[in-house]
Amino acid sequence: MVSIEEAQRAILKEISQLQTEKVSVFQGLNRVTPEDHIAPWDIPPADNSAMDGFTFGYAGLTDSRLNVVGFLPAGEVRTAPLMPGEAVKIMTGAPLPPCCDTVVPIEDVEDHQDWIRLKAVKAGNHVRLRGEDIREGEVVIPAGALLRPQEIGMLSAMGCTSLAVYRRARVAILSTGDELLEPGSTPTPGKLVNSNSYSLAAQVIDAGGEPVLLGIAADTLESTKEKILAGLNADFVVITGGVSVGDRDFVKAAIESLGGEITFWKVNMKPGKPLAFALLDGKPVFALPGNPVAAMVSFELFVRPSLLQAMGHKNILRPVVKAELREAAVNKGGRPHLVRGLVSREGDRYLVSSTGDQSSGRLSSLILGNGLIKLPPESRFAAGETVEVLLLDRGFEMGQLEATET
Ligand SMILES: Nc1nc2c(c(=O)[nH]1)N[C@H]1C(S)=C(S)[C@@H](COP(=O)(O)OP(=O)(O)OC[C@H]3O[C@@H](n4cnc5c(N)ncnc54)[C@H](O)[C@@H]3O)O[C@H]1N2
Ligand code: MOO
Repeated sequence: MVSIEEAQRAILKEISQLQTEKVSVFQGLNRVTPEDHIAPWDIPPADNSAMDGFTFGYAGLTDSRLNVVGFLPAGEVRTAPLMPGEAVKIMTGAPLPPCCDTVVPIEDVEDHQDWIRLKAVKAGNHVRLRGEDIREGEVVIPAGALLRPQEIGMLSAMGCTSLAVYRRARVAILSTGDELLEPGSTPTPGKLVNSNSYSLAAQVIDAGGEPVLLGIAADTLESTKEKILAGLNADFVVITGGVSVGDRDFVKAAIESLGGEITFWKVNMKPGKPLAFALLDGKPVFALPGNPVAAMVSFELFVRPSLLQAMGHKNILRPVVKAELREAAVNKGGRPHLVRGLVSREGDRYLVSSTGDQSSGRLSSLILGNGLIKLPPESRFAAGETVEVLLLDRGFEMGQLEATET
């Protein structure tokens, strides 16, 4: 049985980057670019006013009175130079006329329409210099960068309308089991509704991939093989259920009889132990356990980092923080236990409590939580002791506007 880290290493070693595709700048959001993006021009392109006010050459000031000889809104240019004693009314963003180097905001002058008196002035003030944001020729967004809204804005400012990004990973998802019905049906005795296909598809979308739902394979070798074959059009295959030691667990046999090579089976963890990873036709195949929590937790640990790596991301693992236990915790078992926990923050301390019953069939234990507490084998912690927690989302660190007293 391999450890979580050994399994992660063995899998990630096999995951190569997908090809790239050209998309509009907008569709690049949350994706990774394989290219350096170099500024084609200075930004801003010229010295310009940072305020609505009046501009002039500071060196030509002899007294606080200046004649206003023009008006310059943003979008227009004045090429005629100013003489000493002259000013131009200028709006924010307009380029400074020749011989001007200083702006005084409207609030700091007495305005007599065709002349002004300066109430306060400082040489060079309120001017944004050419190239102070970005210099022509500079690598502004390096290859491998994740494109956030600010990168989208900068690329647009650099005149870019389309760019190369790594392709989204297409992930075929297969549920297995004669007991499964698709959502929309009411369970009859012995049956239950397939939820794993949808939680896993949502995890794929959340990671930036594209799920391809293959439906449900019946508990036969033939049906399982047929469905897996259909999934090989995708970049990854994720199967759930049928990977344990039951008489009707056909997933491993199906992969092998299709010529796949199982790299490992079983990871030393709870939940998620009976997980297998294989390569079939060069495609990574993840056989995740069927229990709904085990399926989602093993996706988090093994599939999500793989998809991110394939899509060009450098940072592929969720953050791990140290948190104080709100109550005592114990792992009597011999495997590391990833306990679903609810993390909160008080000042600079993280606090965590278990979400209760940890049965891996209990999807509500994930709904109640936002992290996985890592309890080593045969360990015991008192309330207040520190444990490591893998954060599944950081929504708990966001805030609300405090209510006002009425
Ligand atoms: N003798 C042993 N039995 C089991 C072991 C073991 O080591 N020895 N491991 C247990 C563990 S841990 C897990 S996890 C499960 C995994 O088994 P499978 O991957 O073969 O999963 P199934 O038996 O097909 O299903 C388990 C459970 O999950 C429900 N399920 C399955 N698919 C779905 C789905 N798409 N949506 C919702 N629920 C699903 C299924 O009905 C079962 O209740 O094996 C243990 N047994
Ligand atoms: O994967 Mo099983 O659900 O470890 O409990």
